[in-house]
Amino acid sequence: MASSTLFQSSPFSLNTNTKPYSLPISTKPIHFTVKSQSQSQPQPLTQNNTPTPSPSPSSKLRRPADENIRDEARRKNVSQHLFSAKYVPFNADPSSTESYSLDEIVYRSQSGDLLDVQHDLTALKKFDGAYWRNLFDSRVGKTTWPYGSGVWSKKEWVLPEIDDDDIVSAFEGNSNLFWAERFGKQFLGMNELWVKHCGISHTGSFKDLGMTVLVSQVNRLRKMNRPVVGVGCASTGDTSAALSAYCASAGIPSIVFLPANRISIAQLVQPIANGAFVLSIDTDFDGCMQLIREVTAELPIYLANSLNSLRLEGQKTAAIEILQQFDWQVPDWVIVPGGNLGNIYAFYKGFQMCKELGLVDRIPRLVCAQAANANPLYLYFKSGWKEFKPVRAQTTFASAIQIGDPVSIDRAVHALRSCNGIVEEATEEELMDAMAQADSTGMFTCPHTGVALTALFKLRNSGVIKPTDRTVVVSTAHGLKFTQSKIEYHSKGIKDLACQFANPPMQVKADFGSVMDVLSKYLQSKAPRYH
Ligand SMILES: Cc1ncc(COP(=O)(O)O)c(C=O)c1O
Ligand SMILES: N[C@@H](CCOP(=O)(O)O)C(=O)O
Repeated sequence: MASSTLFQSSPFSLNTNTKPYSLPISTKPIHFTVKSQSQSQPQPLTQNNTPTPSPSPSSKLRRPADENIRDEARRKNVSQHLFSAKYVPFNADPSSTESYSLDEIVYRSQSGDLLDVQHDLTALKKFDGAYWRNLFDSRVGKTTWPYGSGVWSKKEWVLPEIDDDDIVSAFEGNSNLFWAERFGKQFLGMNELWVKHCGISHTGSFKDLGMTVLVSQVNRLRKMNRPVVGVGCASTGDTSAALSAYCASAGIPSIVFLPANRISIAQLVQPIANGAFVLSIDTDFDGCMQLIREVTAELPIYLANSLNSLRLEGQKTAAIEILQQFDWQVPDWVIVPGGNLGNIYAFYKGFQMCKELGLVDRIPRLVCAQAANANPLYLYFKSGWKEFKPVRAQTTFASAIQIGDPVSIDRAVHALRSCNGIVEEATEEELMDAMAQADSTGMFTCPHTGVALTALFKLRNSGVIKPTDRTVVVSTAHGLKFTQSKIEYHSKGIKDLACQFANPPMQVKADFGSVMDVLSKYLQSKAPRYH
């Protein structure tokens, strides 16, 4: 990308030109079996089966001074398993009996397919929709361990059997569902446009939601003396930031494979600061992903990418949270930017569970938005789901979704087909303009959110999304992680882009007259016109 003349770009870069690894490849998944431990968990059932949330919001009595929130959770825990979950092959034939305990280290089914975490829905259905709504609502905004987290406030639906003590959480989730009033009205003629700010979070992206689950499970496995020395991922910048933060918090080594010179400086510095072992590899994300899969098949490094279905259990809570924030009313559309394609499935799964368990009576239509420079799902959708071909992803300002061979392609297709979903794409100009327009109405969005907003523009223009449709755009990362792209845009320093919404700073001489001149011109241009 062109560098700016108005702003100094940082000279910080990390390109160690590391030689690619060439370890022998094992295609067999590693399976370890452990006996299931008796874990404690809150007991939500009351004698008369009334929906009294448990644990009840703490009484007015303060905790003893020498007790912290973990100790308190331990004291209040009732040791009884009501709910459980296991790995099963994704979309398996109903006759399949293949399944694995979540305490096994397994990422693929026997036939090499993706896995899914399957909950015991029969047990969950013993409680009605009102019960779950009340339970989840009762936990929002508290500091009770671990329910103060937006993810763990849905613990029974996430990792029901984990001991509260093993949970590694930064009280992630509960992110703002922002009413984009001015953006919606001014640019789209919409009254009900909402932005789910998943990027306003601990490490600045939605990845925290899945990572708290994965690292908690690793914490549990390590306490069981399982052979997990470290946790590793390939990343376009956000997964690595989340992984390294949660691992650092639990004292677990993290290893991250980054495509050299393809992620933002702000993202790069996150794992460095959190003490991860950072490999900058001279390949793209898909190359890093291939390498981490090979490495984790050989070494005692647990795989943290969303190929590992545990991650999606945390990510799906963003969907539940959206319903909760609308007081359990269902929006018409939810638009999600897609790269490795775990998240679009996670959203579908969260909505679908709410429907199946009676919290709502329908699910929204999902839109997955891709950068035109990295659009394998879009091409597949356009072919009428006939033929999937990975692509070589080209450079895009939406660098976190520069992915050509998404691991969760099958999950994404299942999700989109099941909800009559749509796939859209955004060119570089479209996504940067949309990001700038959103910012001009008071947001500070990332380029990936620009991709999702472009999809919204296109679907509004074609009339697919109606002006009255309640629509949620998922903002996946914090804009502060992508300031360089904004600097280039507002400097009009991008080749082949008009940057029509650029707002560069004006250079003014340090004298009163010059300042007054530019200010009076500016005020005239902004004065309300009276007819
Ligand atoms: C900021 C951001 N947005 C969107 C995505 C896409 O999510 P997914 O890979 O689950 O499709 C990613 C990661 O890929 C991301 O980091
Ligand atoms: N955008 C991601 C890409 C990897 O996705 P994952 O969900 O499979 O970990 C990143 O930030 O690394």
